[in-house]
Amino acid sequence: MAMKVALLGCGVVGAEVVRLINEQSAELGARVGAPLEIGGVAVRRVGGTRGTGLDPELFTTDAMGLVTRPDIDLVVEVVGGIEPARSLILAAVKSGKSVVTANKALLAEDGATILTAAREAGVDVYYEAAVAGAIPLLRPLRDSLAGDRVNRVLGIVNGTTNFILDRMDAMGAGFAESLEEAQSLGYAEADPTADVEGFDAAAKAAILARLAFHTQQVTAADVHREGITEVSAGDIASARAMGCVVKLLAICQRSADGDAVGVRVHPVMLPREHPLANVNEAYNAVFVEAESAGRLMFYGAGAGGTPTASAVLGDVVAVARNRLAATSAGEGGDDTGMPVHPMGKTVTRYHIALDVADRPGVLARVADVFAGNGVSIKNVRQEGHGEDAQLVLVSHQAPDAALGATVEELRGLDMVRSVASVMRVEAFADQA
Ligand SMILES: NC(=O)c1ccc[n+]([C@@H]2O[C@H](COP(=O)([O-])OP(=O)(O)OC[C@H]3O[C@@H](n4cnc5c(N)ncnc54)[C@H](O)[C@@H]3O)[C@@H](O)[C@H]2O)c1
Ligand SMILES: N[C@@H](CCO)C(=O)O
Ligand code: NA
Repeated sequence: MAMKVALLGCGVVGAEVVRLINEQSAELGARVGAPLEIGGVAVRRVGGTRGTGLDPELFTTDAMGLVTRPDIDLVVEVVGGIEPARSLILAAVKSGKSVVTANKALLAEDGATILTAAREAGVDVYYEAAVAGAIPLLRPLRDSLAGDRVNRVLGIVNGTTNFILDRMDAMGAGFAESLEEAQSLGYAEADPTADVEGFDAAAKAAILARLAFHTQQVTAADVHREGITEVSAGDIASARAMGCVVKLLAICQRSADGDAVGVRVHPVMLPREHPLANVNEAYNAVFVEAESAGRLMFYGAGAGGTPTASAVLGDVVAVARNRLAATSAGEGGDDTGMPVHPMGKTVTRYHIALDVADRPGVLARVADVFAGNGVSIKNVRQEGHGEDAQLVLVSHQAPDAALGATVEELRGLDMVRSVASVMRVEAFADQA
């Protein structure tokens, strides 16, 4: 008996899913153990076959009718957004179908509801394509690392922002022109705010935190988020002077007492010897630090129709196999309830460049402000002199709230003409 797949959405990713199923149908059938067949495609408007070569009769605007049709075994959701995707996935699950989705926004906002419904119905919801596109990452975190204790996940999970920062660093390009280039190459969202303000990366960070730390308590709204719109050529130059590169990272980190997870997205200065510093253009990479496995890195294409469809099809084969074996992953049943650690208490490290008046006592006064906030200075250097002097300080690790308060107090000093650059610095976990 064939496994019948219902496809919801036939856009960039959906059209590639159809093409790959058509092209590889014999191999996919052999891998699943039963032929894989497209039973229907839900679209917004019928008419034509969108170049898929499918029978026009397979297209319908009745997505709800399609997902609940008795002959459908698996549903692939590549519509995106919260509604109607959520209602369609829940209806599919409640009628006993397994689901594959690429929908990071939905999984980040309401993953717990969806996974609970899937467990109750004894079906699967797989979503490898939702984070870092083609890169096998979520199932390795969920399955291969199930025997380990993850301490930290650092990821470049948005291709558009990585492309922009890389262009600014490598070619001295400006922000606006780099964004335009990313848009013309098709990496950016239609409204690039989701990329450059970090919303896309924050959704992915929430999903990563849930899987890596076995907690259903993290949603996109819990993620501390700063985008890259404030990153200046001065920041990039400051990073370069320190042997660093600026990257937008999604960071999920176990708190010092081990009882909570901090989840954040913001630009960081990263030493050029860190493997993530060499992830250029629109590539994605996720660096995992686990107790027994040590350091792992997952690298590849994070976006694009064909790479994303590869991840979708991998999930289709996996859920189809489970279905034939009358089993399911039961994901999310391991909820430890681990809460999100507030950003202010998260331990970070700052790089601060101050335009100052070059006269006796300035450094002492600046050092006083650090000391008064309980922040220790790792190193300090002066660039230029006279009216053009700049003090560049790097702190030791401290609670983020104390570092933020230090910057605010420095801003108020009359010998500080301006705060030229403030950015958090990340390194390997054991390099405080
Ligand atoms: N494109 C990528 O590189 C990429 C990478 C990773 C994940 N994703 C995710 O994959 C999903 C799809 O992305 P995409 O790039 O293919 O988007 P897209 O906009 O190209 O395709 C979505 C399609 O769904 C259709 N649609 C909208 N509402 C519908 C409805 N109610 N019923 C049926 N069809 C409907 C739209 O007309 C459109 O053709 C999103 O969740 C996205 O976040 C995309
Ligand atoms: N706009 C996203 C697409 C993939 O999720 C990016 O730039 O990574
Ligand atoms: Na992936």
